[in-house]
Amino acid sequence: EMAIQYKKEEDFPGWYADVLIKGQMLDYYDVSGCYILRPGSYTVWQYIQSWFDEEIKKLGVQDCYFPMFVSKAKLEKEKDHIEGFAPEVAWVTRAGSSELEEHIAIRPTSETVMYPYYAKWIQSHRDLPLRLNQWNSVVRWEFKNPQPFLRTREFLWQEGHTAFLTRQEAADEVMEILDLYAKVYTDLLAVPVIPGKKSEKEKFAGADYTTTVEGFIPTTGRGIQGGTSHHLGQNFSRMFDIVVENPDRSVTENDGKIHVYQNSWGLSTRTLGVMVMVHGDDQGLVLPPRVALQQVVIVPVGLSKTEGKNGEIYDACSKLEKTLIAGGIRAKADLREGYTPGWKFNDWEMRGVPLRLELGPRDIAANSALAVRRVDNHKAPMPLDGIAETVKAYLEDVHERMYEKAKAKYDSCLKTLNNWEDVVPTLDAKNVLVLPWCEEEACEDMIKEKSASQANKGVAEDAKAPSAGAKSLCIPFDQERFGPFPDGKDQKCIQCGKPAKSWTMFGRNG
Ligand SMILES: O=C(C[C@H]1NCCC[C@H]1O)Cn1cnc2c(c1=O)CCCC2
Ligand SMILES: [Mg+2]
Repeated sequence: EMAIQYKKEEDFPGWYADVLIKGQMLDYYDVSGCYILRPGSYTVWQYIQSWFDEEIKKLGVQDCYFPMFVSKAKLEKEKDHIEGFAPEVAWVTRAGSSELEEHIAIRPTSETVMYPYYAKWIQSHRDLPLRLNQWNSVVRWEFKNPQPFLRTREFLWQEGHTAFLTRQEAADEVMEILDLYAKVYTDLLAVPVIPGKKSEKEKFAGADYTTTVEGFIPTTGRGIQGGTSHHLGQNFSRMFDIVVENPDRSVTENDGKIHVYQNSWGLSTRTLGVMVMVHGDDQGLVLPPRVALQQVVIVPVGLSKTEGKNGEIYDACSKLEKTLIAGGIRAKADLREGYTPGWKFNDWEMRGVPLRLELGPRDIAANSALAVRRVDNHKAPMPLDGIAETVKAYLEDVHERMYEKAKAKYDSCLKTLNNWEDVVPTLDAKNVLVLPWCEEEACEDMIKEKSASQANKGVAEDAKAPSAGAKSLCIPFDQERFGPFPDGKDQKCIQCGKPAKSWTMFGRNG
């Protein structure tokens, strides 16, 4: 079948899988939870990688590579950090026909791999800051049903691990990195995100605090964690004994030693899933121009049936392709024989190419091409004179339109509430809640529990939605956007009635 067989709003999982396969983003693999990244998706990851890597290098971060294997002893170094996750760790137990004496874990993340070497390499405060990043893949043997890009047993990511002399330097870097994550989404993927802080309950257990960029999937009304930047305080430096002499020799506390202050930060191929889910439509992928493998496809039209009569049109298409490529545009003329223009339109629409230029005898005579915009199917003639510059500006406009469209949708689904009656209906209407919250975990738990039970009110036992409860997504840094608490006075926590500490986003989680 050539067309997308599912409607996005009717069968989202079916639509998502169909769009990824027919958009040639990935293919299935016989090991459950693993997928093949085809050029259409892998090149998006490469654009993210090259942009982000250039930015962190400006900050002084250096790339490196540690082994993917972790000894049992090393992995289990800090019980509490790992025990919650132990079921997800994959192990190598045999090589060929011989059983391994010591079972070896495959990294699920690299703290326990890297930090013993931080302890070894950091001797003096002059060795600080140490700021290393890895581009690699990690393995987490999750048992919840896999989802391409969003929950896979192996995924590509970058993991940054930095160490500083002072907490302030670390705190500053946490936010610098989070800002880069936000830009990956807004500037490369045209996806709006909200930066904020995770609650104590939702943060990474090994961190002092976790910051996040929260995305939103309108079709499900669910939030999605886009990337996290953690301040680890001295939690890991105490565990791994990463200490330096206090440069201030007069300080005797902690016998003049300082455990370094650390951060870790990660962004994964989950970015690709969010991009597809936010922008895709019932014709298939809609790719943001800045990361699209093909930005423009040129399709010859008005061809004569008899072979050999179309040389002039094909030549014009090839010439246009060369002109655009010379102008720095990723363009391709689709001169494949034996496929109708309509077939080609559909194929490139499924693959999400941002701009199609149709070129036929009438266009050539008018020295123009018909420009068809993928995001909204807008059509208009585009003069061939100066076309490379025209297309460049046009693609920038496409990016802005895609971002603004997604941002308007996200904003329209952020509902500021301060009375309980509206909570479940608003969640059921596929929105994210912005609630006044006292920041006590007990209330966070009650909000999740009550919103789950009421969402299942009157629902048959076997049909109850297990995850219908609203969990806290983040405490947005920008509190002002949600306005002063509604009645001007101190707003009450929606759950306990005590004074609220912040507006907090609560939602069902993707
Ligand atoms: O990975 C992190 C923390 C940190 N790791 C480095 C990148 C940033 C940040 O994600 C949290 N975490 C999540 N998931 C797992 C682990 C884990 O530590 C360890 C065991 C397997 C599953
Ligand atoms: Mg996990």
